[in-house]
Amino acid sequence: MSEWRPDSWREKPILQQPTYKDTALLAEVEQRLATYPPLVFAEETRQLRKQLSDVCLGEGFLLQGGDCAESFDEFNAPKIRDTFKVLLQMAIVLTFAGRCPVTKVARMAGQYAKPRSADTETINGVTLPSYRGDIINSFEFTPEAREPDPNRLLDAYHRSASTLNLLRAFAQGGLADLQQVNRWNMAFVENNPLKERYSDMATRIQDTLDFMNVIGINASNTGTLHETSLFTSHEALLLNYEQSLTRIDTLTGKPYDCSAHMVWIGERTRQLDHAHIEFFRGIHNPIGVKIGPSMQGDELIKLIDALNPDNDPGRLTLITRMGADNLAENLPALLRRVKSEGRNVVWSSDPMHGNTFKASSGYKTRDFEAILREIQQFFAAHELEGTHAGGIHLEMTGQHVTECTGGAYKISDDDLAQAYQTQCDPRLNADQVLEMAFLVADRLRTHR
Ligand SMILES: O=C[C@H](O)[C@H](O)COP(=O)(O)O
Ligand SMILES: C=C(OP(=O)(O)O)C(=O)O
Repeated sequence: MSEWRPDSWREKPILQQPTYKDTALLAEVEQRLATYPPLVFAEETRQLRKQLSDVCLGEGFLLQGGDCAESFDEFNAPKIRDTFKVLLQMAIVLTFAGRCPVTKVARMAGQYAKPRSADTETINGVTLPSYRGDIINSFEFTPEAREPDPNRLLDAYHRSASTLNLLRAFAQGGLADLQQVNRWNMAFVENNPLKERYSDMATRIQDTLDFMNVIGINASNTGTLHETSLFTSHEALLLNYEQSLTRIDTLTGKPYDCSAHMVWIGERTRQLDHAHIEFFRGIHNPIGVKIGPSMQGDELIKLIDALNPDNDPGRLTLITRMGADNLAENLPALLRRVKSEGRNVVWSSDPMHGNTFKASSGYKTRDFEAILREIQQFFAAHELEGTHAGGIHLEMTGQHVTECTGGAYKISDDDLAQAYQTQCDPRLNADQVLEMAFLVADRLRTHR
């Protein structure tokens, strides 16, 4: 195999990249980024890798979630806070039910680049380049807005840095207090139309926290009740950005992509001989790769070996996104093959990307029931094959949007227009995602 360098990916074919008009400016921006401070510290990514290694061995669960695409316009503290809160609310429920630690990884602080099915979009007879995420171009439908702009790489870096700063403050500064988090869950349950279904678990968590408090275990003397750890992640689609943020770790002398703790390769860019695999094989972060319904056993083993040649547990997470109607047919054979060949991977379920459709109202949406069905089938397949259903990966927000149909509030096709705010794919809203956590928790309890 040829020697890896941070820029060796440039010698390989690459898909889903923008075409910049001003290549001199692009080169200047890349050079500038390469001099900026890293966004994360390599040691933190090793802590995540250790936690994922526990997940791989069946001793933990990965909760990964956040925006489909973060937005420059919607860049504000309440939005960051609300997604953070909901992730914590989900984590406490999953931890309690699964009786195992939950590793929280946000799709935040860098989730700015989007692969698209089509290069162009046509509205009222006008055809323009597709929107590819705010790190590349702007959502607005004008020729100027849709032109890829290298300066956006710098904007994305600065916004990621501010987001990460606030997340760290929330995680360490008291917002993650477990009593507080469960009080939010009690309020969610109290107001939910399916209150009867969810209140038992929230009450039992509250009783446990109250009992611990009575015997003297509380936030004032136990750090873990007061603070949390939250890692960041995004799809590392723009390899020039990722290369510019790759640093040699002073402690180990190894290269790390310091744009996030974890990065993943999307379903559209995971070709074995292409640039993304080349870049990812050399960085030492924990990494993910999306696995769609067309994946076959031989190809999967080659992919695993290219990305995790040392077979380290915790290095590689396979994020399956098969679609609720395909999973039962496709996943079990892959689980069997990977298990029989002794490859160590974390299996996580993305129940969003295989279940997208266009509603009669014209909106791109996903139905709560299909999302839940894919997760249920994911657990069932793992139970059948004796492997560990290691996590879930959700496109979600802490806001009260109406982008996915269904759930306890029965969002219908006609309701989608009320608060359809996503710039790309439909996300579960705050109520839907908490409901999902309670339902997954039931499954996790029986899985354990
Ligand atoms: O989030 C994933 C992809 O970027 C998204 O599903 C692509 O959407 P499109 O099919 O509308 O291009
Ligand atoms: C693009 C994404 O997913 P996929 O690669 O699975 O389509 C995503 O998770 O944002």
